[in-house]
Formats: sequence, C-alpha cells, structure tokens
Amino acid sequence: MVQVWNPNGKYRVVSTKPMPGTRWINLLIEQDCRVEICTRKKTILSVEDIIALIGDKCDGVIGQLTEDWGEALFSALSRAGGKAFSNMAVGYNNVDVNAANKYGVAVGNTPGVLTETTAELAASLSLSAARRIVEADEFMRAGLYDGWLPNLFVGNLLKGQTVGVIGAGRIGSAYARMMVEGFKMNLIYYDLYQATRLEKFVTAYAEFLKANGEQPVTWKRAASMDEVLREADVISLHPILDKTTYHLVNKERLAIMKKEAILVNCSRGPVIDEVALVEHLKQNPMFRVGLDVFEDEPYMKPGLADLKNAVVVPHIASASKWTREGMATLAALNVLGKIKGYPVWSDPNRIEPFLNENVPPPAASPSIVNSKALGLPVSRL
Ligand SMILES: NC(=O)c1ccc[n+]([C@@H]2O[C@H](COP(=O)([O-])OP(=O)(O)OC[C@H]3O[C@@H](n4cnc5c(N)ncnc54)[C@H](O)[C@@H]3O)[C@@H](O)[C@H]2O)c1
Ligand SMILES: O=C(O)[C@H](O)CO
Repeated sequence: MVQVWNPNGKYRVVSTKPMPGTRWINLLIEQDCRVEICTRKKTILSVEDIIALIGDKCDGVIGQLTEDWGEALFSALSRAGGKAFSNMAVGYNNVDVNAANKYGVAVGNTPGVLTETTAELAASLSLSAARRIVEADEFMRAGLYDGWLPNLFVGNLLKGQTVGVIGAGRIGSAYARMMVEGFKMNLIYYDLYQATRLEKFVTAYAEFLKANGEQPVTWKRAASMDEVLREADVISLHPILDKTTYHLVNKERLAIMKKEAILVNCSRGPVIDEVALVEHLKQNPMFRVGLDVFEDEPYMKPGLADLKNAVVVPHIASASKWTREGMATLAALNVLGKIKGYPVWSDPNRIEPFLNENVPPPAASPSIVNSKALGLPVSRL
C-alpha cells in the first residue's frame, strides 16, 4: 500500500496519493529524498490514515484537498520532525493555516499552473449550459431524435450578452478574457480588488473591434456582488472559499438573478447554498447551472441529479495532463524547498520557471501561503 522510491534517501517525503507524471518524484530523489507514495484504494484518507503514514519520522508531506489538515495532522507531522506540507491544489480551505503556524510547518499550494485549465472548464460549463449540450446528448443516445425541428433544444446565444465574474483573480480573469474575446460578451465583475490587467485587456479588445467596424465590448467593475447578479446573463464564481464567501449565493441572491441566467461554479461547493439552488432550479426551468464542485463533495444535495437544467461534473476543472503534472511538481518543490532551507519564490503569480522541464528548477519553494507568518526568507532570483 506504500510505494517507495530511493529507499536510502536522507529525507522522508510522503505523498498521500499517487500523482501524475514522474518529474516530481525525480526532483525529490535528486535531492536525496526517500519518496513514499500511498497507493491505498480508499479515495479520501482520514486523519488517522494520514497519521499512520506520517509515522515517527517524516520531513514533509504532499497532501490533497480532500484531507482535513488541522491541529491533529500538523502536530503529528511536527512530532515526526516535519516542517513542510503542500496541498496539490491552489485552494487550501482544507488547511488550518493557524495550526500549521503553531507547529512551524510551511504550507504550500500550487497557483498559476491550473489557471487556464480551470478557466477552460468554466467556459465549457458555460457553453454546455447555454446550449443544453448534455440534455441534447442524452436525447440522442436515448434514440429520441427523429429529425430537425425549429424548436429543438433552443438555448442562449452568448454573443452580446453580459458575463459576470465573482472573484476576478487568476482564474476569474482568465475565464473573463475567454468569454469576452471568444464570444464577444460584455463584462461585469466583482472583486475586493481592482482587476487592472483584465480591464486593460477588455478596453484594448473593444478598441480592436471598433477599429474593425464591430460593436465594441464593454466592462464594468461592480460596486457590489448583487449588481453582477442582477445584470449578468452568465455568472461564474471564482473566489477563494473562506468565511466571507460561504453561501455567497443563497436563496435571496438567486432570486435577484435573471430567470434565464446561467450560473457556473468552479471554485468551491460551499460558495453556493446548494439546497437553495436545487429549489431555484426546480422553480425556474430556464435557469441553468454548470457545477464542478458541490457543497458536500463527493455528494450532491437531494434532487440535483434529477434536474435537466443542471450540468454536473466531478471536480475536474484542473484535470489536464500538463496542469496536473505541474501541480505535482509545484507541490513537491514546495516541500523540498522547505526541507532544503531554500527561500520562498517572490511571486506566486509567476511560477513558470519551475515548470520548464529542460532546466533545473530555481532553488526556492514556489508558493508558501504562510511564509510571512513563519518569517521565511524570500527569494530574490
Ligand atoms: N474546481 C477546481 O478544480 C478548481 C481549480 C482551481 C482553483 N479552484 C478554486 O478557485 C479559487 C480561486 O483560485 P485563483 O487561483 O483564481 O485564486 P486568486 O487568489 O487568484 O483569486 C481569488 C479571487 O477571489 C477574490 N475574493 C476573495 N474574497 C472575495 C469576496 N468575498 N468577494 C469577491 N471576491 C473575493 C480575491 O480578491 C481574488 O481576486 C481557489 O481558491 C480554489 O478554491 C478550483
Ligand atoms: O484548488 C484547486 O487547485 C482545485 O480544486 C483542484 O485543482
């Protein structure tokens, strides 16, 4: 149930799951790590399972977003001499960073490498919902198609409509660019911070369209989230999950959205009150959703699976080969960097140098979310 690489390595690094590719393993082995990969068939490991994996001596762990990294695991890791943990994910709402701080454990995540892949899935869900692709596919496979009809699976045209983005960070901005440039949609977004690069992009694209005699696209930074919900035709959620975003979309907010709006969630399930969503979908058959994430993952709230106006996929937004291999690499380098005493990379939004397979990666941890709290040195590379 545990696969061991480089058994005589000086540092013991545990991965709670097999991860794609071999680069991450090789990078650890080259730096004198013994790598242990848990190969148990159980999908979600419990705290007890992981404590057993950590054992008496462990320098670092690479874990998954399905695991509960809190007091129990960080104290176990610390007792085993470990000072490094990395999620193989950009989101780290499964990690109690205060507990990690208490035990002096660095917490890594994997930003950037999944930005476009996740945005592409959000765009796919937007299109699937707008053009009723899953419903139509089921209809075909059921042998129900008996000829073209003017009213068969009529959906929404995106061109000229308004796309709303809640949380215009790395992924939200990438999604917005795809929808604006790809489908000539106007943009309205809400974020705590101004998305300056995104605004410049839409402005430049609008000028290009105008110069070519086409209707220019527009953008607006909304003063409130409700403004986005009221005005947009397609709304995609991309904030982090924390106390401020829990049930951000609830019964009251669903009620202010357009009756034929499309809501997409590729962030975290609890950002939507899923019980309220199921009820809203039942009451409003023209309202559609595309969901990659669920409030009680891996489960769906009762009734959701029966609704034709919902497209549901199992948390696959970052699931492209290049991205998943890159996530594994960044997670391994986060742990390795702390073990080796390397500084933390100065800009987690520019992690490309770590992904170039033709040259050795920089001697730094790509992204440590509690580097300030732990007073870790920052790379000037
Ligand atoms: N479904 C998936 O497989 C998948 C893949 C990657 C990321 N994610 C999720 O997407 C999230 C975002 O990733 P990212 O790389 O774009 O992160 P990011 O930090 O670049 O972007 C998050 C944005 O949310 C904004 N935000 C925070 N609180 C907010 C609030 N209350 N209201 C509005 N905006 C708020 C932030 O200001 C920031 O701009 C991750 O934390 C993760 O949970 C999911
Ligand atoms: O936060 C993340 O990275 C995703 O949910 C998995 O890619």
